[in-house]
Amino acid sequence: MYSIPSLDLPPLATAGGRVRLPGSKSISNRVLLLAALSEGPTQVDDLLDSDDTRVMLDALRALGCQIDTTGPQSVRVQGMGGRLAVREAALFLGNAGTAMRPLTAALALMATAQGARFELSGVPRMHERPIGDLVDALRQLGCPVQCLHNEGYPPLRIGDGQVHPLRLDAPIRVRGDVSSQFLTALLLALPLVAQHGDVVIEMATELISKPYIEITLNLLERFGVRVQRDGWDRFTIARGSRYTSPGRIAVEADASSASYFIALGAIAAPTPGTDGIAIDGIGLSSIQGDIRFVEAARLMGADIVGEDNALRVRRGAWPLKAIDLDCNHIPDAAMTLAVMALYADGTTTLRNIASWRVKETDRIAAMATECRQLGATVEEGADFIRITPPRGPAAGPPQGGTAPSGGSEPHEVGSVGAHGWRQATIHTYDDHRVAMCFSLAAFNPAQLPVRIDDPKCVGKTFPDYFETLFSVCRTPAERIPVICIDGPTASGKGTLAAEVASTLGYHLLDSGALYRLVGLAAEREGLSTTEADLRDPAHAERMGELAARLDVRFTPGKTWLEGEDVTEALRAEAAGMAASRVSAVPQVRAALLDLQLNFRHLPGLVADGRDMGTVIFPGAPLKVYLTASAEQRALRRHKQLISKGIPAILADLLADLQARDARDMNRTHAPLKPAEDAVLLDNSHLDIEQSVARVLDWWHGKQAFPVR
Ligand SMILES: Nc1ncnc2c1ncn2[C@@H]1O[C@H](COP(=O)(O)OP(=O)(O)O)[C@@H](O)[C@H]1O
Ligand SMILES: Nc1ccn([C@@H]2O[C@H](COP(=O)(O)OP(=O)(O)O)[C@@H](O)[C@H]2O)c(=O)n1
Repeated sequence: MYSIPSLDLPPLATAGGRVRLPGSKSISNRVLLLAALSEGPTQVDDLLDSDDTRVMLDALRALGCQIDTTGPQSVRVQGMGGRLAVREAALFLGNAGTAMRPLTAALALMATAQGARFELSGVPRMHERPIGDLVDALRQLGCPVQCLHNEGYPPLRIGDGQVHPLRLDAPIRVRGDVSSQFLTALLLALPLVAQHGDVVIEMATELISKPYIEITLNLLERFGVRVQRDGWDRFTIARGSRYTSPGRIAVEADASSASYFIALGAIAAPTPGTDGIAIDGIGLSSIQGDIRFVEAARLMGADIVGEDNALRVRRGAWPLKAIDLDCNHIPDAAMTLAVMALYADGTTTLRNIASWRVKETDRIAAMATECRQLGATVEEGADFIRITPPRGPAAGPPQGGTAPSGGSEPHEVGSVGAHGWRQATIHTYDDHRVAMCFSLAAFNPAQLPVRIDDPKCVGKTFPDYFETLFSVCRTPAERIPVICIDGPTASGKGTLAAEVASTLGYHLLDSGALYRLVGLAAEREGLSTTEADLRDPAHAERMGELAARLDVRFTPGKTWLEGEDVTEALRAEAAGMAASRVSAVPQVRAALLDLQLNFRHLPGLVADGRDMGTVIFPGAPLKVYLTASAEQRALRRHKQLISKGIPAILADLLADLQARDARDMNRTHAPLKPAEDAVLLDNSHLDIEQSVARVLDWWHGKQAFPVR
């Protein structure tokens, strides 16, 4: 997950490959609650691992439910059979509506019937999301429910510690026009108290988002409770209903999450050698309403082949076709249509989406504002949004090939690219779907990069969204930004590069490690690395061959040579000296070229070494030549070694370092020197934080993202 302030997406060109999506949020949280309410244990597989499911798991555990983790996406829930194990608890439910609503109903009924008291709260936005209709329905039933701040909104106090009779004889009336989760909550909760007679729910108003009710009814059935439905007005839970565990249940991949990859397949030209986007874990037999996004995407031109548990998407009509659609049946996935509309041949209208206004944020306002940032013309109403793409029809598909003005090239702030698109900073309003939707704007025909603020908000439902997106998107290498940090030993390149990379969410290339690896591998094979031997052409040739067949693997924080962890061995001063000698051999440098170029992956790279800016990435948009006085560098290295418990003599370090500088600067091939367009940074009198801030300032100065 990208836990950084903002993530810059380079302009993307093509997409293709297979994705496996995380489990459905709606199913995951319903299944967890049902498993906890059931008799007997339930093994839940393919569970979504996200903020909202964590909130539900924490709440259930706080209520005394035993839940064991049995795998990366699996838990075993020990059902409590509808009996409360804890009579008083304060539960924090973040911004998870799928936890707040059903827990409110289930706990209200149990607290009233069994005598208990709970407090349910969430983040400030949760306290602005209405729950009054559900509270009214629970009060009709005789449950003491108190709104602690504002009437109709969380936080709530549920129950008063006393047992009260429940009034279950008359039909329970609930409104269905604000959120279908109120009905879901009652449907999940009422089987707990249907021992003595049928329990009937009647809709007081038209029900929205009906497909979510279908998920609820489907899952109730999996847990042994069949609800009789009369149209969408009346639901009857039969007397004697009781939850029983199905034993094992697998969660489908999330259909709303699938919408981004369906849209991706429809928008992006296929990467050569691929057949568009294949999505596993969800297909046309899904029980999730958002699977009907497939129909909407087809209307816009997507070519989708569906199987029971998989989808394949290719670009069909291009530009996409503008549509006018009632989206009541796909409230969440419909947001993705708003971004597809940016690539359409006319104006798209999405109707009947009033519920967007009370979701994680006011989604109509958010989508309208951010589409406008990109250059679209947008009209919004109480329950619709109308989007005209930047300067009318988006002419011409985004292709591979070279960007006219290159993603890594700065654009003027506020500049308008081809086709009226603007380089935008997208606000995400702590709303995962806004962040995911607008990532698709990176395919804009103007080939402008897109900045996504607070990308970690995707953690609500899809923590690895951007990693998954990057795994199937391609763009020409020159559009992937590289920041080069070259300089002499112990100037702080490695430290600076790592910090800058982690702030920007970029990959890291420690090119020195590759030369160190060659030195180490040579030593292990008994191949001499003395300067005298390396002058022998046959020996240099052998060293080049060794470098070409280097069996190396990088994992976070570790380097492996032929399967062995050599992280520590590589940092030894002797390894640095050997690296300095072998790195002067042209055959070695040539052998390591492709390996280094292959580090240039989405969304960007920070490369540290001696010749990053001069030889390996000559077109990089930012090159820093980092230096400090030899004395300062020797002191830093001394401190570094001593702190690791490695004995070191300052005078020897200074002499070695000067010898290394001289060799690196005077060798014939790729000598250490600043690139002509490098910026010099002497950090003799700067601490690490100041050096990092300086480089980030230079980097941001090269971008043309508007400050909002
Ligand atoms: N700007 C700085 N000020 C003080 N110490 C620094 C600075 N940059 C790096 N260091 C320290 O100097 C040592 C060498 O830094 P390192 O990043 O390993 O250098 P290089 O990769 O250039 O050889 C480390 O202990 C690091 O913490
Ligand atoms: N791009 C690079 C990186 C390192 N090197 C060589 O590899 C040696 C070790 O590099 P390093 O970056 O790990 O060394 P330190 O600066 O960390 O001491 C350097 O002294 C250079 O001789 C190189 O020639 N080209």
